[in-house]
Amino acid sequence: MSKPLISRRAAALSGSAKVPGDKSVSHRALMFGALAVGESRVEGLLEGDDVLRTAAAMRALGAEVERLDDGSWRLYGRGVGGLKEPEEVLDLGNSGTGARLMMGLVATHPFTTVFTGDASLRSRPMKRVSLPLSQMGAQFFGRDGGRLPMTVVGTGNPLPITYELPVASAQVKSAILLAGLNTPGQTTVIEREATRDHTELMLRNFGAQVDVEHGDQGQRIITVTGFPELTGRHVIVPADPSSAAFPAVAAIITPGSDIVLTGVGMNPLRTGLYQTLREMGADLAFENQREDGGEQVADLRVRHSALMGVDVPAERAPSMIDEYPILAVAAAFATGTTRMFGLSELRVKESDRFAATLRGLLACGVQVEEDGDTLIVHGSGKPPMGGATIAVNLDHRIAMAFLVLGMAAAEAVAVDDAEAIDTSFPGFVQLMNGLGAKIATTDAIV
Ligand SMILES: O=C(O)C1=C[C@@H](OP(=O)(O)O)[C@@H](O)[C@H](O)C1
Ligand SMILES: C=C(OP(=O)(O)O)C(=O)O
Repeated sequence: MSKPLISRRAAALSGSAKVPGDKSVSHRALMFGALAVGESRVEGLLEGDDVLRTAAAMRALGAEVERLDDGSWRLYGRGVGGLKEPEEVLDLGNSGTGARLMMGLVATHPFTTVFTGDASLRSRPMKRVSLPLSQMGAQFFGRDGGRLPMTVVGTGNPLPITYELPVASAQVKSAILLAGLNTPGQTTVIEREATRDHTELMLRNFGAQVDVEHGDQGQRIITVTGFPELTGRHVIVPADPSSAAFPAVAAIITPGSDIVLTGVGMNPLRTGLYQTLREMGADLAFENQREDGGEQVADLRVRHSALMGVDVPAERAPSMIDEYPILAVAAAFATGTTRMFGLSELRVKESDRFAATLRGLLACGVQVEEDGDTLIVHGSGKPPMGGATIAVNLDHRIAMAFLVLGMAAAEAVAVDDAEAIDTSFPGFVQLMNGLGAKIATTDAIV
């Protein structure tokens, strides 16, 4: 059963809200807790479908994982190298992060794991992880040259590798580093462009040796030393900056708005969208900046603002890779042209986000162009027409981006199936409506 939603023009947004916990940090907290000796506690875990599937998978791999009455999560891990063969197929749902990081985890355990996922995940490329992990000794048997369902036969005699990432991907980096935990010696990943470093930060916090050096061309050279003793930790998950992006842009484009989003993670490798919005002229303030559980956080005050088109350089893409659909929506309300360079990775997300963003904006009356991996949005300075129904194709970020567009477009915007929003942002509709949005269920096709 699909779940269509419609977003009608809203009046000024106001109030304060906390978006759910960071998805990247939540996956890692569960995985590292499952590898650590002793008890880990996780506060603020994202209870979205992607992360709940990681929790179930950690149980299937032998860890004790439990939600306590106060909403925190408690884990008792198995120790590095101590995971057990799962008796059932691991179904990671819609989650690329879950699937790819877990392939790294099991690659250096001497047992067999079968992975699957929903239609979106089954279409996504896995060779980017199976290739380096095969070099470490694991075997991969996937459909159609490397897609799920996929069987991973882990190795009991792993070899450490040094691997230069061919694409900027924190998932690939993390998969290799996690495989390196149960591998003798030193496993090294070299990245030309820095990607989110939650794995490095949190692994260190759990007791692993993770060294980061910089190469002469600015590369990051990350080395993990095998067989660390990881011990249980208390993790506080910050609010997800990728989720905060939706109410933030909603406030920027909706006249008269003034909202605060509390406790948002401000890891500098995640904040490219906010830098870009500021360059466009958005009134954004980072208030009450502090450190919470090892990650930087701030309260984000966002007011309605007139935006100007800008160029967004390719180098910035890793720090805002999930935010391009919502940035493109902001650009549709700007005056002038916004050019977003280096978006090839958008084509292999939950859906082809490059195509979905382009098609959706065109359907809403926005002038938009494609030039190779560059997406070009021409803003007229006036609200776009809207008045379209957007096909979500199991992509939460496409659903949320176009519902935000509907809040300030001339006519309402609908999405054909909003179910996928629960993968990363459970409670999205309630939170947005609490700030003043008018998002409702509908049968109507706009
Ligand atoms: O490591 C992570 O937690 C993530 C990395 C990114 O994917 P890539 O590694 O494919 O760029 C991002 O798109 C995803 O939402 C989460
Ligand atoms: C790309 C995303 O997630 P994943 O790769 O984990 O499915 C996302 O959340 O936008």
